[in-house]
Amino acid sequence: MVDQLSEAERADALDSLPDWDYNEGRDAITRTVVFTDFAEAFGFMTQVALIAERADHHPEWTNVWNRVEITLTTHDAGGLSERDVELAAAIDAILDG
Ligand SMILES: C[C@H](O)[C@H](O)[C@H]1CNC2=NC(N)=NC(=O)C2=N1
Repeated sequence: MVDQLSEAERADALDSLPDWDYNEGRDAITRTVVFTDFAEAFGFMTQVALIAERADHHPEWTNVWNRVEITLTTHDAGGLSERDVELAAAIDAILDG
């Protein structure tokens, strides 16, 4: 069982994830990425999907053509957990790659 981050832990996590916005209502983090076209967007989603499946931790996301809107929160913890921070860092690594 994974625990929800404390306020202090959350603050540290958000400092390490400058490209992500905090959604207080959901206790979640969000990021929107715009790609050149759908193929690039879907290729990114495929990479994330494989990482998410291996981690058994999955994003909530929408894709419209070249735009992907991602929300990370941990349903089992009722809010943001270390798993979300780890997945966000993995997503950032793909985008910075
Ligand atoms: C049964 C399965 O391991 C759980 O439902 C996993 C799957 N992926 C998950 N993803 C997210 N974001 N939160 C969860 O609590 C979660 N739980």
